[in-house]
Amino acid sequence: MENYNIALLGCGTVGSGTAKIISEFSAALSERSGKKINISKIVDLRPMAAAKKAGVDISLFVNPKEELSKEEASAAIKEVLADKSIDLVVETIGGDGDYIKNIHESVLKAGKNLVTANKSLLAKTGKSLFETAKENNKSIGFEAAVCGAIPIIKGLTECFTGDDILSVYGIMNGTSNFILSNMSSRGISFEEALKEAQRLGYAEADPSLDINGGDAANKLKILIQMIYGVDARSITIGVNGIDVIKPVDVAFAKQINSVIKLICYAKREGNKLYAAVRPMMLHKDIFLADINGATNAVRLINKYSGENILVGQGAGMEETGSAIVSDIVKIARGDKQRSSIAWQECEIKPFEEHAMNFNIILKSKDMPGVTGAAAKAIGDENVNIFTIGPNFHEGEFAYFSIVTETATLNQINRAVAKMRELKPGAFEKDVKVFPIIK
Ligand SMILES: NC(=O)C1=CN([C@@H]2O[C@H](COP(=O)(O)OP(=O)(O)OC[C@H]3O[C@@H](n4cnc5c(N)ncnc54)[C@H](OP(=O)(O)O)[C@@H]3O)[C@@H](O)[C@H]2O)C=CC1
Ligand SMILES: N[C@@H](CC=O)C(=O)O
Repeated sequence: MENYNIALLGCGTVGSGTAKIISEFSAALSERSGKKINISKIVDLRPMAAAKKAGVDISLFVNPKEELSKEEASAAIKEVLADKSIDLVVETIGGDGDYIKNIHESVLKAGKNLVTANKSLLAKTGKSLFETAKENNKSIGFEAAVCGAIPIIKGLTECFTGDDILSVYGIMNGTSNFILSNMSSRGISFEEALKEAQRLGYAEADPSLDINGGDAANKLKILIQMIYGVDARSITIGVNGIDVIKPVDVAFAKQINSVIKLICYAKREGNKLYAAVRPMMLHKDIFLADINGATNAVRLINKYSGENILVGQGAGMEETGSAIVSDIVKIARGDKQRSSIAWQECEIKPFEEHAMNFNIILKSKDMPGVTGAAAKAIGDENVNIFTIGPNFHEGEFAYFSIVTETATLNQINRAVAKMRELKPGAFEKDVKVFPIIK
């Protein structure tokens, strides 16, 4: 059987999961790909610890000592790129600076296929990297970059090519979903939940990306590029993370039988696309409301086939490793990994112009006329109020929530400005507006 040689750059959480699966599962992988898949070289800053974590022989590491300097690691990577026997390079170092960008380009220019989980770099380089791959007649596998083990990339490029995807939304960051659901189900603090997510290998090296919505936005940009043809480099979307959510918001969500989730959202209307990453309220009857822990879910609404929901683990060592290995098998088999299913390019419009239902959470002085002013301002914007929930009181303040019928964020923002004019000094700065998905 023909050999298919892999090099692994970065053997941390995802890299070691990848190495473990390839070494444990090699017979099945050979049968599935028709080639004997070998890891022939690994580069990591701490070879000894990485070999132990992945359960692979230290001799596979280039310069197999306790610790490598950055210069030694670069020399080791150069050695990999110069090795003509290597067919495919897996990059699981992470980061989106020039260092990693150059590695991606050099891999392709050296005539090797590339598999990566690096969504931040893919979102930043947009179509350009795929153009380099095309020029060099090589493939880029990036299944692991969006929603870990969920086969959304292959789903799109292989299964939904006969359909017109009208909207895509879902839970695409495991860490933030893990934090929100564990705070709610086990009553642990934000900090405790984040620490646990880091220990389990879900969080990014810089966990602020998980919490501030940046990681989720990178994944959404990759999907928008694939489905709607817009180069990820030119996509600007509003991004809000879970760092703003307070217990009172969770309580108001409960009042309308909903939960708060960090949602990546993109909806096409004609050739206009509305997209955002932000915490949204999901009614408990919706399947996605029940997706907890590091599990991710992607919901596609298609013109011809209707609704499809893909669910699975969005992060973790073996979970993400399995997605990397699936790309290796596909590319080793000779299948081209396609970068897109887009058939026309959409124009991204401000999410503020998109009509949805909203839950507005206001904090005000606990005094007469405040709810009336809020209701009047909303009515003046021609927005119908669906319901006003019972208040929560806190000292001299009251929190109250107003659920609207269909409106745009622009209308809601104008109404909030107007209510401040109607009742000067009554409303606190802290206003939250959650889109509702029913
Ligand atoms: N964790 C997850 O669940 C998921 C992660 N991803 C993505 O996968 C990628 C890797 O993430 P993850 O495995 O979690 O990160 P880790 O930090 O666990 O792994 C990165 C590894 O690369 C090593 N490294 C750093 N710099 C170099 C270098 N110059 N040369 C060689 N090795 C180097 C690190 O060594 P050291 O530790 O000594 O710095 C570490 O062992 C990222 O792009 C991430 O966004 C995607 C999906 C899921
Ligand atoms: N940090 C990411 C890892 C996978 O992409 C997450 O938590 O989803």
